[in-house]
Amino acid sequence: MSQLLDKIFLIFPNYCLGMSFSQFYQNYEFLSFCFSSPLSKWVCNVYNITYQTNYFSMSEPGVGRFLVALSLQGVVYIALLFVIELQCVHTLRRLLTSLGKRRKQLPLMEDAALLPEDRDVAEERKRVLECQPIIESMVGSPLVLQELSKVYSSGGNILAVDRLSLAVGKGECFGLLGFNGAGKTTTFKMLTCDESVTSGDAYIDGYSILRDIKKVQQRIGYCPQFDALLDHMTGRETLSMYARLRGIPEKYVCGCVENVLRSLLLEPHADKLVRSYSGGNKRKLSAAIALIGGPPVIFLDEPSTGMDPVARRLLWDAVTRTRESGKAIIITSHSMEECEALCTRLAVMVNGQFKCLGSPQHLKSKFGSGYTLLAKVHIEAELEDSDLQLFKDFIESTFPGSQLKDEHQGMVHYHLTDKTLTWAQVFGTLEAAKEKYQIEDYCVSQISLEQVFLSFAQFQHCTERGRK
Ligand SMILES: Nc1ncnc2c1ncn2[C@@H]1O[C@H](COP(=O)(O)OP(=O)(O)OP(=O)(O)O)[C@@H](O)[C@H]1O
Repeated sequence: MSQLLDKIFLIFPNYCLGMSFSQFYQNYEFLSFCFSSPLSKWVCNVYNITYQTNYFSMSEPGVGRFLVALSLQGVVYIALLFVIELQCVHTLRRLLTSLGKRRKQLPLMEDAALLPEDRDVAEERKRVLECQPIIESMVGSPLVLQELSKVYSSGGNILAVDRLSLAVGKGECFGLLGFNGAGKTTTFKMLTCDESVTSGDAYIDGYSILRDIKKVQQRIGYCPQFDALLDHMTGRETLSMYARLRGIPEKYVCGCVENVLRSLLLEPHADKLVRSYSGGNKRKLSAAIALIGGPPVIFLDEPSTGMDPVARRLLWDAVTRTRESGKAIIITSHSMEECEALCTRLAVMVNGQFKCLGSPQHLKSKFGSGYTLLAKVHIEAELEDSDLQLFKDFIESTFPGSQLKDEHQGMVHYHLTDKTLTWAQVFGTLEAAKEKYQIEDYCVSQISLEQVFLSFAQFQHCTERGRK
């Protein structure tokens, strides 16, 4: 048994090293003893004590076989290190699994392809499919997605991202809006090479996320949805480390870190351990990591979640400055206010597909025609219903097609759908009716981005089953 284990353990470097020292010393002691006197030589013969005059002999207690094993291990383990570092196994596994899965996944994507597509989304797709990503990156679009798709196979096939095509230019902040589970984080994970791609490709600064993973990772800043920070480092140490990883020359690291700390109001916490940070401060640090060193493409996954209003505005300023310096930024957020403040273009994602795409103003004009009217009518306690009913009849007859969205304690919320109405007509009518219907206060505004977003809610529920 011990002889068998001795052979098996030869694959462990620490065993070989330990045994080499032990056997070498043992052999030295036996040699010294057996050659010390005729009596000791006789004892060695009687008790069959084996020793080797050549310390490096392959037989026991020579250390030759351990040295040979150690040399072989050196070659094998270095080869293994290269295989791991170059992600050969990952690539091989991806190739094998994609071959196996493709047959199952294609029908799922073909079914989804039957749905009609928004004109702006179709135009973007056409533009992207006709372009050469490498040339496109030189002329000003550091991020190009070409028919990027992801199907999760665990727990049944789920089409999480469905053939996204998009080009994001330098100095552009692109917003990915979507309901929970729409596929935003999966898109980010594929673009940062954290998740495998089922089909399609994406290019960052002209490098493919499938073939040039290392080059892609050198060119991106990523603020993940859940903070991935090292608890035992301070904020300043963390930022210095990322600054060095991004290749900032040593003499500029300190200044660069100070700037980011100051811009996000993290200075008072800079020398505290990350594990003692509050949730909001951890978020600030994650966003700071993504922004430091100004990589050409920056991904921010719900960066302002948990931040107080002051911190949120500081983050917006930092993101805007970074965008204006010519970087491409992709952001996801559930705050419409944030999207309006930051995004030059945005898309609403439903079940892995873009349902609309364009600037915030374009989307509001396209999907939110008409006006929002909020009015507060003074009502007497006993005449509550009749007072309000008179006002509602007036609105519905004056602005045909108006839709009552909400009604509460004399407060009414209408969507005036008539596209031909002008601001002057709406204000004129309400001013004239103010006294007659005892309107205490009213507000007329353009349709908000939130209302545009909500108008896609029906698609999310209709097609949820179709994803599986
Ligand atoms: N590892 C996984 N295995 C299987 N399915 C997954 C996995 N990760 C995500 N999904 C599924 O993929 C779909 C998209 O998920 P994703 O996390 O990308 O959505 P999201 O838009 O980022 O949502 P949220 O706004 O809640 O962050 C969901 O249906 C989700 O259940």
